Amino acid sequence: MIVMKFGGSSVADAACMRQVETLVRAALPEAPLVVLSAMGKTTNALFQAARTAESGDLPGALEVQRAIMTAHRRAAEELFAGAVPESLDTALTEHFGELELLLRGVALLRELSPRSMDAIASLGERLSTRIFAERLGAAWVDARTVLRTDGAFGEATPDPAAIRGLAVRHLAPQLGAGRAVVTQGYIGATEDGLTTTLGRGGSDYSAALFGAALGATEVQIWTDVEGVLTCDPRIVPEALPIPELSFAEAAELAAFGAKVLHPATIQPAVEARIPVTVRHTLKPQGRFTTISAEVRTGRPITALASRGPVTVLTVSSSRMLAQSGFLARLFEVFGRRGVSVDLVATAEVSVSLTVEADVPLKPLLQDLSAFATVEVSEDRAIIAAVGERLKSTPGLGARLLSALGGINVEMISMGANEINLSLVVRRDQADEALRRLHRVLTEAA
Ligand SMILES: Nc1ncnc2c1ncn2[C@@H]1O[C@H](COP(=O)(O)OP(=O)(O)O)[C@@H](O)[C@H]1O
Ligand SMILES: N[C@@H](CC(=O)OP(=O)(O)O)C(=O)O
Repeated sequence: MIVMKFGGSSVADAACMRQVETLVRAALPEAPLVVLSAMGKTTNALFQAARTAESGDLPGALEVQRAIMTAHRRAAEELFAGAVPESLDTALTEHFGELELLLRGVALLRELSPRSMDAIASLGERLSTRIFAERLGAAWVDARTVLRTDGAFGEATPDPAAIRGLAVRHLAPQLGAGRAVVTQGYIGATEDGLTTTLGRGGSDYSAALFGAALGATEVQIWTDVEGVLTCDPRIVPEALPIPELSFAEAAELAAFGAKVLHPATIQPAVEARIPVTVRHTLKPQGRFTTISAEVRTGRPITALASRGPVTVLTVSSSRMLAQSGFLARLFEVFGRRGVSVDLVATAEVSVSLTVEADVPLKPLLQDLSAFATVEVSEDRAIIAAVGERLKSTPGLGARLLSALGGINVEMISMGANEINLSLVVRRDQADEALRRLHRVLTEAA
């Protein structure tokens, strides 16, 4: 069997869904499990409705709910030429009613817990899959019966062993050559049946988890670009599709901001040795990327990605602590405060490191002040150059740095796996830095 995941842009309206239908029908011999995201920007709209309700503005929240309803009803009407089957009509009405109840509850209490937010957010995927499954005449499976997670609402952690068991029970019997099964990305449930989500963009992750649980021969991520490109095309329009990526390269790119893949996607696929392909829904015959364990070396720099804003902390030992003692105390503070560190560069008496911009700094700085002085630089961005051949290409670092010319590089770090060279620059210079580095990427053979 294969997994075919279609992102929000691929199911944005009736015309898009027709194209998805064509692709799925063509793949029926491969026994596809179709994993869908919410239509277009529905998840954003659901978040907006929930936050509006939380502020006490129920009419405002219900207005957003009506806009969501209209978009889904219109798509259904168009797909069924005005004759929406009664079963679908009933399902949609039930879902809209559930959304309204949830929003009324939030508005009444003026309280929006992550748990309520997940219940509300789950409606996007539940609606899109209802419409599509009906159109395809395929089985519809509620992902919450299979995708078991912990109770960390908003960013739940899946339980692969439980998912395997549940997939064998609820999904496998329905899968087979000649028919498709439709389910949702992004959503799951706890053992007690409470709805959870895997975090924004989490449908890719769902697809990989289902693929691993069912032993898929391929996980296909269908989106609006011809695969993973050498850089974010919104920043570097001349970015090129990458035919082949290693699992390690893909994981680095996703972690460092390449939005096309959810960072966690690769993990279940790596463990199960399942190739992941990234393809363009509107150009199925076009180019695409295959991500697999096998590395066929291409350019020295495979791709660039950037992530920001981040904050750089330069921590200097205020006492004559032995360096080993200093590092131990330093990381103990980050561990205790639950702050994860992305990049680290060490000198004899100081360490520079980056943390997410939204990390509360006050408690951290207070703890560090016991044995160190800290300089804080906010509004920075990490730029990552990723490639399996980085380490074996002499002079590449020098070429990258000289291409940056007047852009000040405040930190440099080579990842331990030696396939990621990361630089920190001011955030307002990050896009220009990417454009200049991309020239080096295309020139370097
Ligand atoms: N390196 C990259 N390669 C391809 N796309 C990228 C890259 N970096 C960022 N993107 C952006 O990711 C988008 C696809 O991801 P996303 O919007 O989440 O799609 P979907 O709705 O299909 O899940 C592309 O339209 C592109 O703008
Ligand atoms: N709908 C969810 C999950 C997701 O993965 O969406 P997309 O495939 O459109 O990035 C979100 O918007 O976060």
